[in-house]
Amino acid sequence: MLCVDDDAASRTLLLRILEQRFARVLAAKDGAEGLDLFRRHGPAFVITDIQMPVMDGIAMARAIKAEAPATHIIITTSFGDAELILSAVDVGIVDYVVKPVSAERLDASLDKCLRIATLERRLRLEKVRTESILESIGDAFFALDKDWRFTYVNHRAEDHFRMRRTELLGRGFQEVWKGPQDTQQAFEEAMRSQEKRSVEQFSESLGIWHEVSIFPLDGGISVYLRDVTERKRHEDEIRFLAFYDPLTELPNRTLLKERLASAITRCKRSGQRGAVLFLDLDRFKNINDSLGHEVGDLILKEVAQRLRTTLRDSDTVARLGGDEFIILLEEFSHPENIHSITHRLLFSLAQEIALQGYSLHITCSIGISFFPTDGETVEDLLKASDTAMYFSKSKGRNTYQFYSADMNSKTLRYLEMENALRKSIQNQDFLLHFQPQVDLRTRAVIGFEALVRWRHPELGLVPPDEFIPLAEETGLILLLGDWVLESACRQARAWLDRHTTPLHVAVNLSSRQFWQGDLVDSIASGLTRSGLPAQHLELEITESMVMREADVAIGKMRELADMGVRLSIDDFGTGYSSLAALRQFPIHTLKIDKSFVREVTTNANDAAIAASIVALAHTMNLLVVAEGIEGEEQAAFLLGKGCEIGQGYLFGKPMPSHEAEVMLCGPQS
Ligand SMILES: Nc1nc2c(ncn2[C@@H]2O[C@@H]3COP(=O)(O)O[C@H]4[C@@H](O)[C@H](n5cnc6c(=O)[nH]c(N)nc65)O[C@@H]4COP(=O)(O)O[C@H]3[C@H]2O)c(=O)[nH]1
Repeated sequence: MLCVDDDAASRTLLLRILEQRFARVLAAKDGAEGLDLFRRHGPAFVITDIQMPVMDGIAMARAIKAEAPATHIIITTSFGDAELILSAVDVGIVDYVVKPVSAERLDASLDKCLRIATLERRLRLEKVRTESILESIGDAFFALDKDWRFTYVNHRAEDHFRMRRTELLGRGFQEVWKGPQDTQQAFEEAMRSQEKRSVEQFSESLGIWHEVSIFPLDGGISVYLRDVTERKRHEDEIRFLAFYDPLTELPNRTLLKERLASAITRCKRSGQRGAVLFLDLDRFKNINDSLGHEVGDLILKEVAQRLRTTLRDSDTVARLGGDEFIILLEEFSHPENIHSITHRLLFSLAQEIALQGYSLHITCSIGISFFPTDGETVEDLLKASDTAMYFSKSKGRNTYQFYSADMNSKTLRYLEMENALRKSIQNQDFLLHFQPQVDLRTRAVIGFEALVRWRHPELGLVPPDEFIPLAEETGLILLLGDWVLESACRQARAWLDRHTTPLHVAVNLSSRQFWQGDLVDSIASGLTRSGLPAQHLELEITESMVMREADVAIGKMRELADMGVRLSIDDFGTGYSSLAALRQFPIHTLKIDKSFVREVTTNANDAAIAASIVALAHTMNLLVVAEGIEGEEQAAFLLGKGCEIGQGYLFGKPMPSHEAEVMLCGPQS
């Protein structure tokens, strides 16, 4: 504490009071001496008279405040020195005490002074703390006064503006701000309304997302710029996972549904049409199972890429999951263009995929529905194109089908049949009918063709044309085929045991049985289990079945022929024939298809075809069976052309085994 007074008595009085409260009290007799003591000792409190020689109290106070603004100064003055008091207040004194100074009044003033000092110290501490926080935070922070001038800038803000604090303080905000328009607007609103605002902005130049929080501050504003790039990236990732398939990066089901819904609305408004293509890869499961999921995934990615590049950017290609993709085509004015688009897709996918040393060929089946004609809701349209895709598969794959309303009932029937067929295979609800094959010259029965029938719980006996394709499609044919083969062999064995006729039994093989099952093994075990010698079994295969990969087929056929099994080509003439391949087939018999036999006596073409098949067979040392003979003229004609064996209603319809056995006992046999 420094006490300055030119009057010795007053000084002594003051010192006495002050020394009771302060540990150390310095005394000076005028302003100059006081200032000198102040400079040397730097006391926190000063009490001074105003009117003094050499330097008055106000001049001294001004000098002290200029050097140490935090110093607390009290003046003592005579009553009525109002002007002096006012100028002292301007200098920044804390209080004044009227002379003669009483102990109570001085105590009260000192209390006030100490309270203010404590408060100021606290404020200073608070300020330091706040500043250290503002400096240590990772966010840029700055404050602007009501005239848009910088009043505070932390070091992050320096980085942000790429300017030093000293350059920024006092400078106008508009001179340095280069942010986007809507952030600028938020600043103006906060300044005007003195209410909090916050916006998110992306800074192109820094590649950073900022959350900008603006608070009102003393007529101006304070601003935090928080770097939220990481959070944004995370949000983007979450959004990506919610709307995109991570493997192919195509839109997923959720996003597809959103886009389809808005496409439907747009098309309704514009009166144009859109299309939903449901695309399913053919036999993808086989690839996945045999080559592994890793290769499967690579294929899916490649497929996604091909679909994308085949279509326009504005078209949506989505992955529903598994090997199912959806393509959404919008507002095309010529719906017939869909043909060329679909062909392009099929072509693009059919190109070889070379992966990890494998050369793969992928095909797909596509179902197409149009909106709004085939449905006006997302669900209806997806269902319609799914149904059409299903039909496309049943048409033999690598093709496309347009949805039609009657497909729904067909699909339902198909699904019901599949379930029933599955159950029937477990329960063995099948039986064999046998159709005799006769020597055309003697009419003696020389064998039977075994034809399967399904004993359907509700529909009764179902003919094979109605369920063999389904059994093929679902793979159930492998189980069914084994059952047919073994049952036919057992029946033939039983007839051989009871009759002397040297007969054979002919069994139809389906394409899937031929190519997929362990054909040779299952035939061998069927023969062993039934005890039928191989030469009594004839296997009927079709040309189209074996022409696909003739070389491999010939290998399989040779193995069968080597076992002693007879092979015949069924439906000969109806498919694509390669005489060169036919020559190499180790076959025994050609069967003239019933479509040529039907009008063989009335249609010159059919007659010529039948005659040339017989001639061809003979040059190749093959037997010929004509099937579908219903009348004597047909039989006579074919016999006349040299055909040895006949099959058809004329000689007997397919019949249960006990009826067939009766024929073996008949006069001709
Ligand atoms: N209009 C007429 N038709 C006659 C005449 N004679 C025989 N048919 C019919 O012609 C079909 C001959 O069998 P497919 O050509 O091998 O044709 C068979 C065969 O491809 C297939 N199939 C039958 N059983 C089996 C089997 O066990 N396995 C396999 N994979 N396919 C079978 O189903 C097809 C149809 O068999 P089904 O309905 O039994 O029909 C039989 C038979 O009933 C005739 O004089 N006139």
